Order: sequence, then structure tokens, then C-alpha cells
Amino acid sequence: MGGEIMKIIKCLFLFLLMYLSNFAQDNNFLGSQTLYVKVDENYTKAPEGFTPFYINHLGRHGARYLSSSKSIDKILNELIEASERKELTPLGEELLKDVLQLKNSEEGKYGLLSQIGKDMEFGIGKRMYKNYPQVFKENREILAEATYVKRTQESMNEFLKTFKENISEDNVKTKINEKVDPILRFFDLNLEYIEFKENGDWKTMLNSFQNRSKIYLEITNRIFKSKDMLSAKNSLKFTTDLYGLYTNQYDIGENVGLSKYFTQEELKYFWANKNLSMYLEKGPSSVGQNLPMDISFALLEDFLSTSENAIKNENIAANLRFAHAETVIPFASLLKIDFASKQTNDLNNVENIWKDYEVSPMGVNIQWIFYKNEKNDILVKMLYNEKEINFPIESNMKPYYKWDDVRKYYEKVINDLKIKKYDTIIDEVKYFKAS
Ligand SMILES: O=P(O)(O)O[C@H]1[C@H](OP(=O)(O)O)[C@@H](OP(=O)(O)O)[C@H](O)[C@@H](O)[C@H]1OP(=O)(O)O
Repeated sequence: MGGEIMKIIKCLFLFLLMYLSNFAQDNNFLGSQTLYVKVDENYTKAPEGFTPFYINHLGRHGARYLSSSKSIDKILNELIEASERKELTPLGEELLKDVLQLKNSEEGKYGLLSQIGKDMEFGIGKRMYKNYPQVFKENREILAEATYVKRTQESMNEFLKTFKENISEDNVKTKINEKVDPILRFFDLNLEYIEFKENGDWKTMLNSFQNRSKIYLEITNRIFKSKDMLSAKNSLKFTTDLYGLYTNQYDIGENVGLSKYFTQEELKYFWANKNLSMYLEKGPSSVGQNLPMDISFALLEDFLSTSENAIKNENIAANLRFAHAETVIPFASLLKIDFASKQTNDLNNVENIWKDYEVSPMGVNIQWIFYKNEKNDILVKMLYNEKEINFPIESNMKPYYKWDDVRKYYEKVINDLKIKKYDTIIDEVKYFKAS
């Protein structure tokens, strides 16, 4: 008899476990809020006789707090109003408490790096210094720049700490760019893109994709007593914003337990929406819609000119740039990096060819490492999040490429854009129209 009861208890326990596991495990489907994964890379040995001498880099800032209080305040207003009207279920009342706890952690730090983000940036910089001592020897110059947004300046400072401890500070030159920044913030300078971001057809495509399911209503039905508390449109907005709060917990190291309000299936729905939104608005976008990536042309020109300058001027060790997801995502697409540049009109296929957590986690970075031999032959390899990747051209010594081949490929990419010339690079970016 006792054995029978034990068997029933075991079955019930397993059933409960299976039911609960349907609810999200922590830190799944975090999209562009995904934390940077520390790299233990066995790098491919450089061809005989070649040593590293220069690094050209672009990085997104490290993990941050919410970029603004907009979404958390909107959620709190809905929940407080419903609570006052006794319209919240017990789960809804619990959610109100959890969101208030999260707001308490976020308050006063919107848009800034978290300690996790600072440690992230410090680690990337430390590994760069450790992996390439030949580059950073003697008193060679490091030229670093950040955007006018504080979190990129914080990232630059954390990244450079190791360098400042080991080489003369006089050789670490930093600058903070103006708000008008054609190289690192082209997305809020180009007039055609500003219009596209606000009113582009990508919004209609995103809306149709979001309407593939009404799964978000299941969440609001668990939180609000009456089904007409929020309209369907507001339910989607409310739950999408709640998903944003869920993802940010891990960037600030403050897990207030928001995963319990989502099932795995619901999380996947919101992640796929945000992934498509980033793809269409900031990434490779739909077939023939090249504007989001093309407006990063000045950054590519800067990569080419600073590389050429460092080859001629032997005193430059590195050019380092600290910016945003909206800087890295289009640039990776313009570089025709395999997993970051494929275009498709099949909205359901986007998540198979482009993943925001691969292309742009917090701290994402692109590094061109330059090597030369005694005959001054120049090779270059590309690292993406410190992992070796291929350039979109052929080489018989991958992941090493002849610099001349890489330079010529990207010079053609720029020429094919048929950029209208103006007196300044600011106007070239501002008035650029995709062909
Ligand atoms: O809606 P959020 O706050 O997530 O969007 C942010 C951008 O974050 P992302 O969604 O790209 O992860 C933020 O980019 P970041 O690299 O600086 O974190 C951007 O600066 C901020 O303006 C928001 O972008 P949006 O497109 O203007 O909503």
C-alpha cells in the first residue's frame, strides 16, 4: 500500500515540476539586453613571421539600467490604478510589489552602466591588453572616443583602466564626441533615417508579425480581474514593456523575480517581436531596404582611414570607439558579416538568420587585429565579441586576410553607395539617401 502512495506522490511531484518548468527559467530570451559572455578563446596562430602591431575597435557600452523610466512608470501607473479599483488578481498585486522593488533599484540610474556593465568593459579591455602585449609595448598611442551619452564614456573609462595602469597616461588619449556625431551616432543625424525610424514600413511589418498570436492576453488575464481592463492594443504594449523590465533585471543584477509572470512560450513570442523590430529598424532589414546599414558608411570610412594611418604612423597602437547597439548593428551589417547581414522578406525566417543576442548583446565589440612581418606585408583578422570570424572575402590563411584585399573590398562597398559629396562629413551623413 505504502509503495502505491509513494508512486502517486512521485507522479504528482513530477507533474508539478513539469507544470512549473513551463514558466520561464531565469534569464532566457534576453535579446539585446543579453549579458556579454566572457571568452576563453584559443586563437589561431599567426602565419610565420607575423606579429600584431595595431587594433581597430568598435564596442557597445556595457550592461546598463533601463534607458529611461518611460516603460516602468507606465506599467506602475496601470497597476496602481487597477489596484485602487480592486481590479488586480493576487498575482497582479504581487506584480505591483515586484515592479516597485525594481523601480527602487533603477531610480536615479536610468541609462547608466550597472556594476555588471563596468566589470564587463573592464574585462574586455584587460583581455585586449593581455592578449596583445606586442601592440601595447613602449609608449605607443591609444586613441579612444565615446559618444556624448554617459554610459559610453563610463565604458571607455572602465575599458582603459588596465592600459592606464600599465602604460603612460600621456599615451592614452580620450575624447567625447559632440551630440552631432556622423561616425558613432549617424542614426540620429541622417534625415532620411529619422523619417524611416518614425514612419517606415517596417512598423506595419512588425505589427502584422505581432498579430500572429494573442498570447499576450493570457498574461493580462492572469494580472487583471476583468478582461476589458486593457484594450488588446494596450495589453500588447503593457506586456511588451513588462518583457523589457524582465530582460533588464539581469543587466543590473537585481532579479526581482519577473520571470514568474511569463511562460517560456510567452517569452519566445516577445523576444521574436523585439528581434524582428531590431532587424527591420536597425539591422539588415528587408530585401533592398539598405538605409539602416548604409548610414554607417562614415564609420567604415573611419575604420579604413585610421587603419591606413596606423600602418604608416608606427606610433599608434589602437583606435577604440565606444557607442551603442544602434551603432554596432548597422555597422556589422554593412561589413557583410555572415550572421549579421542577411536580408529577407520572410518575417517568420528572421529569427533563423539574425539573432539580436548574437549580433548585439551588452558589450558587443568588433576588433580588427593587424599583423606585419619584416617585409612589411600586412595581415588582418576580425574578432566579434573576441571570437575569430571571417571577412566576407576569400583567403588561404583564414582567419587571417591580406589587408589590401580587405581594404579594396570595403572601398568598393563605400563606392557602390554613390555618396553625394558635401563640404563636411556631417552633411554627407545628414543628407545621404540610400540608392
Ligand atoms: O527600448 P530600449 O530602451 O531597449 O531601446 C534603447 C536602446 O537599447 P536596445 O533596445 O538597442 O538594447 C538603446 O541602445 P543602447 O545600445 O544605447 O542600449 C538606445 O540608446 C535607446 O535610445 C533606446 O533605443 P530606441 O530605439 O531609441 O528605443
